[in-house]
Amino acid sequence: MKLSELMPEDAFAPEDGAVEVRGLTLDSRRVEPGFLFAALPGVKTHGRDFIPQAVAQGAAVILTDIAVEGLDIPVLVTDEPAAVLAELAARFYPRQPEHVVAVTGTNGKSSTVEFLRQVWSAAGRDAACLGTLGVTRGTAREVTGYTTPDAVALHRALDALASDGVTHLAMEASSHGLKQHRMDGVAVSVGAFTNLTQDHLDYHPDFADYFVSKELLFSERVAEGGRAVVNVDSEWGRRMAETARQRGLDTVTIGWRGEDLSIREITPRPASQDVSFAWKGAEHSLEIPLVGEFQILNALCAAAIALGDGVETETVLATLRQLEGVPGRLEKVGETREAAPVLVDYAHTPDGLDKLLRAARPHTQGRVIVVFGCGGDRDPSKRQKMGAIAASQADHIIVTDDNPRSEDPAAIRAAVLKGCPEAEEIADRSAAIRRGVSMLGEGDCLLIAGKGHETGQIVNGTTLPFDDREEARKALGEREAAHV
Ligand SMILES: CC(=O)N[C@H]1[C@@H](OP(=O)(O)OP(=O)(O)OC[C@H]2O[C@@H](n3ccc(=O)[nH]c3=O)[C@H](O)[C@@H]2O)O[C@H](CO)[C@@H](O)[C@@H]1O[C@H](C)C(=O)N[C@@H](C)C(=O)N[C@H](CCC(=O)O)C(=O)O
Ligand SMILES: Nc1ncnc2c1ncn2[C@@H]1O[C@H](COP(=O)(O)OP(=O)(O)OP(=O)(O)O)[C@@H](O)[C@H]1O
Ligand SMILES: N[C@H](CCC[C@H](N)C(=O)O)C(=O)O
Repeated sequence: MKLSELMPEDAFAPEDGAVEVRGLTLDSRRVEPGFLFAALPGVKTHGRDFIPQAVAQGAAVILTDIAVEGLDIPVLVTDEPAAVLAELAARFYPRQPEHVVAVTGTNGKSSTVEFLRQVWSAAGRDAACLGTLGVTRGTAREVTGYTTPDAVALHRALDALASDGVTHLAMEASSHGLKQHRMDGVAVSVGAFTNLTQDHLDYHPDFADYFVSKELLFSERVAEGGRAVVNVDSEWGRRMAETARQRGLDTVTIGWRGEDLSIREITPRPASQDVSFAWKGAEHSLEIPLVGEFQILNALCAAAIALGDGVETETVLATLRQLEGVPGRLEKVGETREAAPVLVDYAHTPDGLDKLLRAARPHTQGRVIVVFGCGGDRDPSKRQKMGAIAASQADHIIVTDDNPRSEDPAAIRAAVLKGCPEAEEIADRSAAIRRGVSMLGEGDCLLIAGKGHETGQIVNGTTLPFDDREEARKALGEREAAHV
């Protein structure tokens, strides 16, 4: 594409309009001949430090926020280069699924988009979802490594999906993604909100900034005339709904306190839950084959979005009755010969861990045993809180490592243990899981929290292969072999 096709005429010198742009990137390491390199300010450094590398690799245009002298290629300077990059990406990759739903909130985004994909697919829509688990269409999954990919990767993915016939996309909107303009230029027809509790205070200076970043979905990203589906059980949700109403969005409220979708009752059964709710005044009762109240909240959020899209009530209810779980979210990986279950979950926030431990209790006659740790280079103020939550909800705790990244793993565990001084400490996650499995008695339940679907342990910049589900199955196998 020529520069003149990508940008308004006054954004570049007239003689530069004919420059051919062959690709876009914000990472100098990915520059190829003819690419536009967006040198963006970052948390650790500024992309302008890498302009020489980008030029050496053949960059044709630079987009940044401060004038750069001495280059013989066009340099476009703007106060908001990340936002401009996203607009360029939307022009470079012009196709998007016609109906894009974006889900935000601290917890429940991946589950909600996956459930929505299942409902749409059952209704015959060509549907996909995009988020922490990657891009999922049917049974195919492509990993992106982000909850909300960078603007170029995101617009490229949307274009590829639309070109491939996908009409309905449910995507996750992270606070990082919203604040960093990764989603600018996406025509979002529905925004949804699950909940807001503590997370990411390593990146956001305070909780208010975290809230305002999520609020951008409703204040800016959902298109004019679009819809908002908001869980209003928390004060934060009620504020989101207010923002959406002020924008003039068609605002649907859901949850225990929801006006449009009101939950009446959720009753746990051994491997499912009985759920009653009202949608626009009509009462419905059904059994959903998932455990954990939070999974029902996510499933009903997906249901409210689909019902608002015009999917038949019967199709929505029929899908909920056969809903498939999400990888690494309360995923049962096996059980002992005494039928004590082992479940892997992605709880990595205080609220997530609290909800997880509460979810296990009604299904457990004996002890709830939990193995977990906290991530390095992530909100350190979560650690002690998660320890304290485990201490108050679990019967036995094993504190271990979870992606220490650049931090000292022992210091992370020590911070967690401040909240649960009685816990066992086993640094090696594999050994911690084996210990948890070895302890299981009749009626007990083992929860392995924090890594869910992840397939690696990140230590000092290296990702070592590691999968909680495989480790748990191995440990269960060893336990059974020892019984023979
Ligand atoms: C905190 C955060 O959002 N970090 C993202 C951010 O990095 P940064 O601000 O630290 O960038 P930087 O290292 O200072 O570099 C500044 C600029 O120079 C560029 N650069 C850097 C080095 C180089 O050699 N060449 C180069 O061009 C970078 O691409 C960047 O544009 O911009 C980078 C480029 O897009 C991202 O890769 C990086 O994601 C890091 C790896 C990350 O871990 N992000 C996580 C926290 C994240 O984004 N998570 C959210 C939310 C998850 C959730 O809700 O649970 C997600 O949406 O995935
Ligand atoms: N509605 C909810 N309320 C509270 N906790 C939840 C809820 N839904 C999920 N969780 C917890 O959060 C974990 C992650 O769930 P999920 O992946 O759906 O959320 P997410 O917002 O996509 O998080 P991430 O972007 O980090 O993957 C679950 O394994 C569970 O422990
Ligand atoms: N998307 C979250 C996931 C955290 C999962 C946990 N395993 C960790 O590494 O802290 C993050 O990057 O903060």
